[in-house]
Amino acid sequence: MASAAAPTTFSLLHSTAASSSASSSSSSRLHLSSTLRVRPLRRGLGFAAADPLLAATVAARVKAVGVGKGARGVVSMAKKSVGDLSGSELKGKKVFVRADLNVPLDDNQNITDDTRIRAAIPTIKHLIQNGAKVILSSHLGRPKGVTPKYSLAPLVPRLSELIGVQVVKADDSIGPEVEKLVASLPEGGVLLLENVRFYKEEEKNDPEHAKKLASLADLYVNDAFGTAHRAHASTEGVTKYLKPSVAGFLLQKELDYLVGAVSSPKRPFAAIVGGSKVSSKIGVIESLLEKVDILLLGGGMIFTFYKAQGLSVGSSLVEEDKLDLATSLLAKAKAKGVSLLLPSDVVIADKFAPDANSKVVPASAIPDGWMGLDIGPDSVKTFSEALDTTKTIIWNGPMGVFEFDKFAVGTEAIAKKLADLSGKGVTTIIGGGDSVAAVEKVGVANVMSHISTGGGASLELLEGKELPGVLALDEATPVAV
Ligand SMILES: Nc1ncnc2c1ncn2[C@@H]1O[C@H](COP(=O)(O)OP(=O)(O)OP(=O)(O)O)[C@@H](O)[C@H]1O
Ligand SMILES: O=C(O)[C@H](O)COP(=O)(O)O
Repeated sequence: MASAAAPTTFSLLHSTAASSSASSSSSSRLHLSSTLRVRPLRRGLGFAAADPLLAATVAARVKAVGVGKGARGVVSMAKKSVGDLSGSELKGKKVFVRADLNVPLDDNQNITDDTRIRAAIPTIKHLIQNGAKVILSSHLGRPKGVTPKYSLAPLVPRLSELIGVQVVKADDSIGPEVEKLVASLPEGGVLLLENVRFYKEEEKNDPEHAKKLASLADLYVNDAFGTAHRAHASTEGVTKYLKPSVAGFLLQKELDYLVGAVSSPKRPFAAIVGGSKVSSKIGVIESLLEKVDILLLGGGMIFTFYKAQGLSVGSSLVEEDKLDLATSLLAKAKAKGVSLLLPSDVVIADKFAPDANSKVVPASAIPDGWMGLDIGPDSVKTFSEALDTTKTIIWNGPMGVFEFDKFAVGTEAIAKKLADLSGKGVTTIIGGGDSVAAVEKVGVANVMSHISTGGGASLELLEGKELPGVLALDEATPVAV
């Protein structure tokens, strides 16, 4: 454990050996297609197989086809995409599209953020332009049984406007009335089913229920990235009864960035991890330590790291049972040659409130009775300088309590920095949840390379977990190389 006088910026610069190993691994990733005979498919979801995170997602598939690192010939680890289906495979076909239209609604049932609806449109438009009959489904919220305030009805006007076709709304997601509406659906028509979570069988992934949903259609497209970490009837169960079962364009794009770009990044590659607690980000930090060159930590979790280093943290958020973990993460970063930066100064408050008194202090000088709620200006400067050296950045979790304007400065500064670097050709990926909200608040969402539509799903992917909604989809046709 470091003494109280230890520097509060924990920076472990690469050793020569570490740097050279990072660059050689980078170059082997860049040339993966030729060296390992694994290549992304033209329109499928193919990624480099040598990477641990990717391996976690596709290992089972690699095993299944009996090829892997160093194998010659054919390797397919890609999922079939809706773009891989021919016009004749779509024309006149009833296509069950699972989207994540779980958008926020205000008390008057107005949509307050339509990002997820807009993100679902390319797949729907592609299908109707090819003469398919679209049976669109989604959940909204976490209803327990039929709950009118969680009906998908308020989404119909915006969906119709964005698709350019009047969407028909069913009052149920299965049953004779729905079957009648499906039967009368014209080519290029869109039928929106009612909230699939009105049935408890949905979340239980009940096979009989999945069969009923599947019986409505001829084939399946999963574009619900935000729900791909759930093995539910409409995300996983239906794939057993509908062939082909393929990925939509949004799902494909999310995987391209959150698996593809993170597995084979342009280097130097930095991750920024913030948010409230280290316990909720352990998996992400450990997984990212395997692949990044620079790791910047912010948010409430930094105080557990400070305390682990022997610093006093006042009444800041600390997870006492995670002090050893924080110490071991710092050691792991050092062992891996990752440059890990903790903020050198913080904005402290005398209470957890938007109108709290505040001041900036070095991270080593947080007085009793005060709590850190944001990173300070020196930290923003140091973080910005570190980010200036990078070519790929992934960000998950805010730098402070950005919901309070007074403590949103650090988060907003990082958002602006990423926007600036994005304009200079750096790949910037925002991993979902509150970091996306922060980027949107600053108004720079449109300049980032990728903004994930999934909170929990993006976190699980970054942790290297398999997403059942993705695993269940058909493999793309193997490509000989
Ligand atoms: N210094 C701090 N003290 C207490 N809470 C903090 C601090 N810094 C950030 N937070 C809080 O952390 C929360 C976000 O943490 P979280 O881990 O949920 O981030 P996220 O991963 O971006 O979001 P999500 O979980 O929705 O994907 C915010 O509500 C923010 O107010
Ligand atoms: O908002 C989300 O993260 C997704 O829509 C998934 O919702 P859930 O956490 O209720 O499954």
